[in-house]
Order: sequence, then C-alpha cells, then structure tokens
Amino acid sequence: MDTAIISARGVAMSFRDGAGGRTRAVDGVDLTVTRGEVLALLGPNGAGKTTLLDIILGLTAPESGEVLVDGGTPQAAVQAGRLSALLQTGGLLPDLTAAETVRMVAALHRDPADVDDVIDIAGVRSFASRPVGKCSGGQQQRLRFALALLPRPEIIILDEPTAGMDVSARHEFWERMRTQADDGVTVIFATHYLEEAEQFARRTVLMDRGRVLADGATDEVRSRAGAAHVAVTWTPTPEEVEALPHVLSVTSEGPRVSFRTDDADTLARHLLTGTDAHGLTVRPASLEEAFRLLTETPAEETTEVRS
Ligand SMILES: Nc1ncnc2c1ncn2[C@@H]1O[C@H](COP(=O)(O)OP(=O)(O)OP(=O)(O)O)[C@@H](O)[C@H]1O
Repeated sequence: MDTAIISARGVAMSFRDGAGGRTRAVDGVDLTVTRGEVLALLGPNGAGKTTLLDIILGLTAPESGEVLVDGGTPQAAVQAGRLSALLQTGGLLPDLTAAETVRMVAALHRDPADVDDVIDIAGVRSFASRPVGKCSGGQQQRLRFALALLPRPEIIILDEPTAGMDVSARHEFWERMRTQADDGVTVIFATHYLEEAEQFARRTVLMDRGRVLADGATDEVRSRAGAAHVAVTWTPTPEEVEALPHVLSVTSEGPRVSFRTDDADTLARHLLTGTDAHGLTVRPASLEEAFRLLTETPAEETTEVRS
C-alpha cells in the first residue's frame, strides 16, 4: 500500500561549532517514506545522517520542522514498538551472554517477539552463550539487530549497521535484513558503503552539509548524476573535441577516446552522426562516481529525481 509511514517537513537542527558559530547539521529536510520501502541515506562524514535519524527516532528534538511517524510523534511510535533502531554504538553489558542480553531486553517490552526466533533471525545462535565482552564487533552488531527486532517493529532504522564487519559478515547481515524487508518492514539505513545502497536499497537519499542533494530510485540517482562514460575509436582534432556536447572530461589511450558525460544519448548521437568516431560503447558510472559528482554540486542545487 502506498501510504506514508514517515513524513518529515522542513526539519532543521544546528549545533555550536566550538568557534562561536553554529553548524547546520540538518538544514531544511523534507522526506516522505512509504510503508515497506528500503531507503539508503548516503552521505560523507558530517552530512547530517545521524542527526536526521536521531530526529526521526525522537532522540533529538529539531529546532524547526516536524516529523510524523504513522501519523503521530516518533516517541509514540517507539513506545508502541512500531519504530526500532540499530544505532552506531549502544551500550551492551559485557558480562552478560548474548542470549541473556536478548532475554533481559525482551523482558522490558510489553509484547516482545519470541526470543528464540529473534536469536535465529539475527544470526546470534552460534555465539548465544558467549559473554558480550568477548564477541567480535560484527557479532555485537548482530546482537544489536536482535534487540532491534524484539518489539516487532514496522520500521527499522540502522545507522551504519555493518561498520566493523568484514565482507562476508556484511553480506550475511544484508541477507537477513532483506528477509525483514520482504516481510513488509520499512528499512532506513545510513551508510558510507555506496555498494550497499546500490545492492540493497531501491531508493537513495543523498545528503551533504545537512541538505538532500538527490532523492530517488538508486539507479536513477546514479544516472541523473551525470554519470556515464562514452568511449569511441577516433582521432579527433582539438576543435572537434571542443565542439562536443555534454562532455565533462576526456581521456585517451591509444586510438580509444573516453568521455565522462552528463548526457550520454546526446553525446553518442553527435559522435556517430557528426564525426567519424566508431566502435562506441557506453558505461554507466558507479554510484560512487555519481556521489562524488553530486556532492561537488553547490548545495542550492538539488537534483529531484522522484518519479
Ligand atoms: N552533539 C553535537 N554537537 C555538536 N556538533 C554536532 C553534534 N552532533 C552532530 N554535530 C555536527 O553536525 C554535523 C552533522 O553530523 P552527523 O553526525 O549528523 O553527520 P553524519 O552524516 O552522520 O556523519 P558520519 O557519517 O560521520 O556519522 C557535523 O558537522 C557534526 O560535527
């Protein structure tokens, strides 16, 4: 169903920067998340991702703007167990075992999920009797994931959930999370790993300096960012290169000339019909390149790619 489960309007938050000024951590963000959506919040260090997630979770009150979760306050959604989070850090007691931790936190919830189910879903079973203090970083993240599942949430918010995991642990973690999403849970995650957004999120919101730079289907965000490479076999004159439309940069290797372009169709048409270039190939840029391009864009220019 196409209903907004989270709606943020004009959300802003700033902090003292220690030099007598203020840092705008979140600067007028509008965001609507639909039930069942999997959304990646992508941005460099200090983009404002954690601050925005804390506001959505009701942990930080915004200076201005409003967040509604399921039509009510974030706090009400957390209390009702509809909204749950796996945060970057979070106090775990080192002397309890993983299973004891899950059992103890389950006892704090009004209507918790089955402890054994949660231990299996989150992949905690293999180290359930190990003291938390002896668990690896990746195991502790799995344990935090189990705790986040206890209230049987409709929305899970994850702030860099796979930080500290190796590639296979990260892969396994996302497999487990995908099962949750397939069951209709709304998942919002902040990440530095661009490939995680590409592989897991259908929608990506790119943030930088507290603002949303692009918001849309992950593959559209990437292609709208300008980013494609067109290569041809060609020996052009400098004037011919100068006359090409939509070229951002040029490199050449032997007879092959490659262009980075923000409009591959127009450039390709020009090359094939207006010059004697041949053997044309087009390669979409990676999300990483798109991300770099977008974060280099002045903050006023937002790329709206929602359809
Ligand atoms: N409690 C705070 N006090 C002062 N400044 C803060 C505080 N929290 C965040 N900031 C500043 O607000 C800005 C946004 O920070 P935030 O942690 O939200 O970004 P982020 O995108 O989550 O970064 P990262 O990926 O490094 O976690 C940064 O400039 C940060 O230094």
